Amino acid sequence: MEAQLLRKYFIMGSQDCERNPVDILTEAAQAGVTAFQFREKGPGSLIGLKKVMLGRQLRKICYQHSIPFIVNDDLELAEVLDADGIHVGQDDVNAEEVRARFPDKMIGLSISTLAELEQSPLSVIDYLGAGPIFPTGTKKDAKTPVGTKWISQVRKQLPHLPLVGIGGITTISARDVMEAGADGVAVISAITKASDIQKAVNQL
Ligand SMILES: Cc1ncc(COP(=O)(O)OP(=O)(O)O)c(N)n1
Ligand SMILES: Cc1nc(C(=O)O)sc1CCOP(=O)(O)O
Ligand SMILES: [Mg+2]
Repeated sequence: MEAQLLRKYFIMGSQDCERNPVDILTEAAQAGVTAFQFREKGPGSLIGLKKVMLGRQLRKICYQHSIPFIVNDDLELAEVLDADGIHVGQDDVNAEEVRARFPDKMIGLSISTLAELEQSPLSVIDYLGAGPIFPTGTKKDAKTPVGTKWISQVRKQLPHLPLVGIGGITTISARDVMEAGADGVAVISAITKASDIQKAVNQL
């Protein structure tokens, strides 16, 4: 995959939104986010048919704007929505199983420690999500923040694997994450909570 696609990676589910998620993604897409992850998860999130129906609407927006549509965790949903990719963490389905099921989809994997990095099947994945870089209020079970140093460490070990930082990244701190060697920043609240989404995406 092209690392440039990770540059402004927007993640969202309805639980993150104080207004219609369709409007939020439309504004973010128009403003220039480069990838989108549908992460319908945590308190207040939709399940079943409602989750699928929202996913269909969001998938369509990504299609219309030529933005890769990535599904978090849920392989069935990725199939149903014809997603471009899937993001899995250390406690999710093993990336090798994901690759066996989806030979052509983009696969992202979360890593927070050197041990995780060493044990990960890097040959089957397309990019790494490294974090949480900073404290985040969005994911209640987030690990201890690892700082931008983690980005520099991973980049040193893997100069060519596409790498995105995640966790507590703001329009101000995004620069530090990029300067540490990331190809992009993955954000939820920096966009969903922005009063002006176009401005926030431009600043990122
Ligand atoms: C780009 C990106 N990086 C990391 C994560 C976190 O994945 P995970 O650790 O599986 O946690 P959940 O998001 O599933 O709660 C991500 N989703 N995206
Ligand atoms: C979904 C997610 N994963 C994380 C990780 O560290 O793996 S942090 C996180 C939440 C990111 O939201 P915000 O940009 O609002 O901090
Ligand atoms: Mg996960």
